Amino acid sequence: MMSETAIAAPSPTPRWEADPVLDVEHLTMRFGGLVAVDDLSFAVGRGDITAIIGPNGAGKTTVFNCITGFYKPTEGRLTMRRAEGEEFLLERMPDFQIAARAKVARTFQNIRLFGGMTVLENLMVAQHNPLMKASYFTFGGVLGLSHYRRSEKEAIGFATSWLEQIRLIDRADDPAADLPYGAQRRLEIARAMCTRPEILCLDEPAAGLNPRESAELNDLLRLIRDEYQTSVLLIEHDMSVVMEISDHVVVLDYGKKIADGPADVIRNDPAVIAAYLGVEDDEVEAAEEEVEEIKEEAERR
Ligand SMILES: Nc1ncnc2c1ncn2[C@@H]1O[C@H](COP(=O)(O)OP(=O)(O)OP(=O)(O)O)[C@@H](O)[C@H]1O
Repeated sequence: MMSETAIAAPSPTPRWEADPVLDVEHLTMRFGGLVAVDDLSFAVGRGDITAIIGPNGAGKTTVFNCITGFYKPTEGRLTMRRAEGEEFLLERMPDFQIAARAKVARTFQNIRLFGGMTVLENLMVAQHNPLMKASYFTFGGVLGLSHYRRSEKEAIGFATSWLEQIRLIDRADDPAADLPYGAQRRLEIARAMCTRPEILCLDEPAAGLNPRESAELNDLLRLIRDEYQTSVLLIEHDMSVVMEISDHVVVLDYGKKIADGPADVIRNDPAVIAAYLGVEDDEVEAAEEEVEEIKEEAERR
């Protein structure tokens, strides 16, 4: 006979706990007397889209700079776990090795393409490391060895497939600087993907995009997660991007973590709403109503 009280099914362990590709533990970054990141711990799930959000100056870019080796953290441990089992302590590695060996790629708040190179060349440069190895550090390329020629053909094929996916194949031979802004953003993401990363870190990828371009960005990030099994870690202010595509959201305020969970839980968290709107605790209710109105307005549009 069935028990009268239904036993609630245990909620599944989130991927960032069950299979983290990156573990950030007790990360602290001080600049003189300023604590930009303060004892921060969170995990990035393998194959998840994880967003770091928070008001201006919360410490988001500093976290990225620590993960990608631009800054050496004052304290803390950053463990990258590659799919084939290798582990890397990123805080001990120089930035070029973080990219080449740990397979962490990034883009910046301001676009950093090689403007004078063609669109295709930007994607070929990103494959420089494997091509250099294939050319036995130049000699094979100069002598035209078949092994090098095959690798070069593969690199062109990979770059071309990315240009098709971001709909820039017709602009392959144009200088990157001639592309419209939204297209440059897509190209920058494709260039980072050409390094075949396991984590792609994107610093405000939707900044300056119009609503149509933002929607295209969402599709591109889903493609990267679903088709390439690449974990995505992004900093973003555009909540339509964050809430629509993120599997996991980490919220910072004054360098500390104030919330961490699935997007649908985070969007209704009073502490997050208060931090975002810069309100005191007793004003949270009014702020929540304001947020509801904004959401309804966005849904109507
Ligand atoms: N190199 C640095 N030297 C001194 N202070 C810094 C440095 N980098 C960042 N900071 C300070 O650390 C704090 C966090 O900055 P950070 O850029 O990480 O915030 P953020 O959340 O990315 O902000 P935003 O959303 O405006 O980009 C800020 O007070 C900033 O002024």
